[in-house]
Amino acid sequence: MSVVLDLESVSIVRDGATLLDDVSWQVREGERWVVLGANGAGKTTLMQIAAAHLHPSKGRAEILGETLGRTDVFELRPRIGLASAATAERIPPGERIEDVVLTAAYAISGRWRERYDDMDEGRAADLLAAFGIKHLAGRRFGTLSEGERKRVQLARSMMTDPELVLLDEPAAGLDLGSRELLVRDLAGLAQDPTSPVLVLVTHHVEEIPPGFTHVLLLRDGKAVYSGPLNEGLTDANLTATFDVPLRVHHAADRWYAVLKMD
Ligand SMILES: Nc1ncnc2c1ncn2[C@@H]1O[C@H](COP(=O)(O)OP(=O)(O)OP(=O)(O)O)[C@@H](O)[C@H]1O
Repeated sequence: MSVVLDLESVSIVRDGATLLDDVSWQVREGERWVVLGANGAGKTTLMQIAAAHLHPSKGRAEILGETLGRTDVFELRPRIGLASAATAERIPPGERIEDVVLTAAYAISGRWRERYDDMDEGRAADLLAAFGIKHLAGRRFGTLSEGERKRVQLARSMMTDPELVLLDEPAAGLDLGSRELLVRDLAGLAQDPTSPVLVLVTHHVEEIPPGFTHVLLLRDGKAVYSGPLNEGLTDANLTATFDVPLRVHHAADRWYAVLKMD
C-alpha cells in the first residue's frame, strides 16, 4: 500500500515554543486516522503540515509523494481536502453555500470572477445532496446553524476529489443529535473503499466513527502512540495523552472514555 503522508522526525518551533517535537507519522492508502489529544497538544499544527500550509522547522514531510520544501504547494494543495475552524473563518458570511463548495475548485473562499464549468456546478450540487444539505441551496453561509456549516465544510473539503481529506474537529460545537448524524455520515465515508484517505482530529473518543482504523495520540507536541486503533486506545495510552486517569470502553463499534474513580 502506498504512503500518503510520511512525516519523519518533524518539529515545529514558533516564537521559541516547540509546537511539535520530533513527530514521525506514516499514513497509507485506504487508512482512516483519528488524531486525538488535549487542547494545545499540536493537532491543528500537525494538520497544517499535512495540508501543506506549514513547513517543518526540522525533519521531513512528504505528502502524496511530494516533499515539502521541494514542491510547488499550490499544485499540491488542491489534492488535499481540509475543513477546519480556520478555513471556516475565511468563508464570507454572505457567500451562498453552493459557492462555498464550488470555490474549493480554485482553493479560494469567496466567489469572484472565476469560471466554473457544468461539471464543477454538478459536483458541488451532488456534494450538497450527499451531505444532506441540498435543501439549503441558496442560503448564505453566515445564516446557517453550526451543524449545517460543518456539513457545508465537509462537502467543500471533497470538492476537488482529493486524495487526502483532513477534518479538524468537524464535530466541535454540535449538539448530541447533530454529532451523531455527523458520526454516522463519517462512518459511511470511512467504510466506502472509494473514499480518500481520511484524517479526523478530535478531543473525544465518542466522536470516532466506526470504520476508522488508526489513531495518533498527541501530547505536548509529541506522539504518545501511532498505529491501529484497537491496539492504541487503551486506558494507559489515553491516560498518558490527557494526563488524567481514564478508563476506555469499546462497544458496538463505538468508543467511550470516563475518569477512573477507583
Ligand atoms: N505562533 C505561536 N507561538 C507560540 N505558540 C504557539 C503559536 N501558535 C500556536 N502555539 C501554541 O502551540 C500549541 C499547539 O497548538 P495547536 O493549535 O496545534 O493545538 P491543538 O492540539 O490543535 O489544540 P486545540 O485542541 O485547543 O485546538 C498551543 O499551546 C498553542 O498555544
